[in-house]
Amino acid sequence: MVSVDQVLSTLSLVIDPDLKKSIVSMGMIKDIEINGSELKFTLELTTPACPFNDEIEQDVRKAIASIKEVSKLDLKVTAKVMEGRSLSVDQMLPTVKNIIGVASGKGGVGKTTVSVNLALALAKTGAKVGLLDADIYGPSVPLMLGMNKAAMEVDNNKLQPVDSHGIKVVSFGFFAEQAHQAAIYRGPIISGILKQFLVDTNWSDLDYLIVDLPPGTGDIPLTLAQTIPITGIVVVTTPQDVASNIAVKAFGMFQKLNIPIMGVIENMSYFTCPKCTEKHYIFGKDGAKRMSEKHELQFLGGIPLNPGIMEGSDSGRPVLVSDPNSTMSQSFMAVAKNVAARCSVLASQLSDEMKDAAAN
Ligand SMILES: Nc1ncnc2c1ncn2[C@@H]1O[C@H](COP(=O)(O)OP(=O)(O)OP(=O)(O)O)[C@@H](O)[C@H]1O
Repeated sequence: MVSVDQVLSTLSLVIDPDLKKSIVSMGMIKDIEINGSELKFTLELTTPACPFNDEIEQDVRKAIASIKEVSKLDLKVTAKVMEGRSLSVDQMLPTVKNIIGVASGKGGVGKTTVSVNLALALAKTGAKVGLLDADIYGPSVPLMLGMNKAAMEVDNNKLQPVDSHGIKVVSFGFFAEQAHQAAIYRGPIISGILKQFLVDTNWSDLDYLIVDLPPGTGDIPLTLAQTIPITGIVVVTTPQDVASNIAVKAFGMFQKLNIPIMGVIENMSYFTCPKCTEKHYIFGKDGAKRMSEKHELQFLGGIPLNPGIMEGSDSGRPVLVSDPNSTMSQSFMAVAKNVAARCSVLASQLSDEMKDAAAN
């Protein structure tokens, strides 16, 4: 009969392609049961959005198939999102495993469109997701999610996020009166509002909190970076070199603050002609990819240009809701999986650092 040790040593040869670590050392193998030649266990992945889910499962099945004493495998695959921020030291938001800021160098590159669809895509994989619209000067999340009439309630001195398509949303746009005056608010007031949205909201348990930041490097990104430990920042850009160069400045600030740059998302990468189905690189090809390589950042994927996305955004039906099987939605799903994978890598590094600190 096969032993637990034999199972674990066979499975320890399976390496997570992202984390570059053995799935056994990452604690992904749980609840092993052996009954004669029948083997049962759970493979617990680091995120339901892992782009390598299938590959890891296949590798596990192959490894077990090499054990001649096992005639039948009952494999359950689950996922538990890892903590990409040190919850043990963060008393302010201890139920949110990962906070991801979405930044851009300049306005109008599609940062909010990406934030909304990234949040929806992560939720679609089964993760618990929140979306904080931190663009206090021009909150457009309510419009994009068709929540213009939504209002946030306060319960036990905590703001209650509003549910939309399975994600929990907080936006300054829900305070219609104040939102009109936002343009006249100055640094300290704006920082105070953001802190309240982060900390005085009843987010409950979240795997990922996406924070849609205003463009540039003003008070809000700075407040986010300085208020609370965050997992990292993703930078949205368009293929034009000019936009990419501005993006470089944006992430330079985060790097100075020791905030990891998780990678770069290119929006409006190309347009597919509906008649000839050929891809047209209207703003140039691979601008963001080249920028990522130059600055040793991860390229998290490209989103095509599609006039339908504008109509969907204006009518409150994001593409992931209105047309979940479209190429557009698939590209958002692919980007979301890469973002989740980066979170797992950062979480694994954090866990190593904490272990090292505890050992010293
Ligand atoms: N891939 C795309 N294809 C077509 N239109 C897009 C795409 N991405 C965004 N848009 C449109 O571009 C406009 C700007 O997008 P969005 O508001 O997301 O940008 P932003 O960077 O958040 O802007 P701001 O700096 O004003 O906050 C919107 O009308 C949106 O619908």
